[in-house]
Amino acid sequence: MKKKIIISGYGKVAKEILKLLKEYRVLFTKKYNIEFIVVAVIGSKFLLYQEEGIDIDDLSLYGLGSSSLENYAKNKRIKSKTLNDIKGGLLIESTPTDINTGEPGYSYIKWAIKNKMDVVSLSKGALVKYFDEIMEMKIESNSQIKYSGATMAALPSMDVGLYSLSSTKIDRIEGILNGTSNYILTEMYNKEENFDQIIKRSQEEGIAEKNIDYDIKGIDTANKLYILTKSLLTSTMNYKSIKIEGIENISIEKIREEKRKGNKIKLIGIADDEGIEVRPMEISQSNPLYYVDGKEKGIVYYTKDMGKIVVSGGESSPKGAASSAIKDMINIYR
Ligand SMILES: NC(=O)C1=CN([C@@H]2O[C@H](COP(=O)(O)OP(=O)(O)OC[C@H]3O[C@@H](n4cnc5c(N)ncnc54)[C@H](OP(=O)(O)O)[C@@H]3O)[C@@H](O)[C@H]2O)C=CC1
Ligand SMILES: N[C@@H](CC=O)C(=O)O
Repeated sequence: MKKKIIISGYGKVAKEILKLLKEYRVLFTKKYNIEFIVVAVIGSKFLLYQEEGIDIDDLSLYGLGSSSLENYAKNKRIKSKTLNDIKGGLLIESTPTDINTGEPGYSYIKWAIKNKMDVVSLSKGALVKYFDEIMEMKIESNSQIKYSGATMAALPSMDVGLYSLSSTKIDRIEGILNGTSNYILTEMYNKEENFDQIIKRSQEEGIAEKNIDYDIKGIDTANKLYILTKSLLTSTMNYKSIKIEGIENISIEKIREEKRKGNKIKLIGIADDEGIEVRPMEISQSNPLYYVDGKEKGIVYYTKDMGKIVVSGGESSPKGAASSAIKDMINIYR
């Protein structure tokens, strides 16, 4: 089965998606009988469209963003197209996250669903701002939408909650949901390194959000937990009621003091039917999240009938995020 893929946002994650699709092309055909053909990549200033499929090797010679799409197209004498030229397929939404407007992800997702396409979203803005509307739209259109990349990516949080815990009630979710802030806190704990130096490194490694405040001020944690809560819990809470505190005021002295007591400070998100809270917490060795370090993340589901389920690992990285998006694509069509 051939499946046309359209990607919005040609950045770090999108580039890894292309690489992985090429690397695993034969495996996916053999294992799932699915061949993904990337026919369009949409940038903010250029829309690259090739019905026969984009040459991934050639495109990888250029950098990231619209200018790379344009340079590739120039070389192949292709003109920029519009969304109206694209018919059918699956949209991978990987533009920057903006929770104030939900854009540009919201417009791309709406366009795809209206055109009866399926969607895999890595960006979180549209899901945070328009979750109910998007879910209604996809039912009307009979489209499928998956968003592992927006909910801890390489760490399987949605899949565990949605499939493995489908028969029980999830009473509470607790987790370390943001790799960048966990990396910062871990480096401060282990090396007593300066906050800004670690931030710089996480940006260079491509795991930080475009707006670093999202990582360090707890917003990315709140976003992921909100999307998980809307998907897995029965609460009807709204985003504005989330209490959010970040790690920007955590000092080396405070970390040292907790270390002496045998504790670690972690940025924890907690969700239950009462609401969501995000804040740095001192946790002891009896808490499974104590052992989640570096760029890794962890989630604990407290369920009514299956007890406590802990999932950890899946460190934040553009490649891990790319792989989680491809997993969603496979799980839609297998
Ligand atoms: N990096 C990571 O490890 C992870 C990221 N995510 C999420 O995935 C998304 C993408 O992340 P990442 O690849 O790191 O981000 P980048 O900033 O590297 O890439 C985003 C790209 O989107 C393009 N873009 C901006 N505005 C528009 C627009 N209006 N239309 C089309 N394209 C646009 C930009 O290029 P140009 O403007 O030149 O076209 C840019 O290159 C984010 O929402 C992030 O939250 C999720 C999990 C992990
Ligand atoms: N900035 C995020 C990346 C994915 O959502 C993180 O650090 O976990």
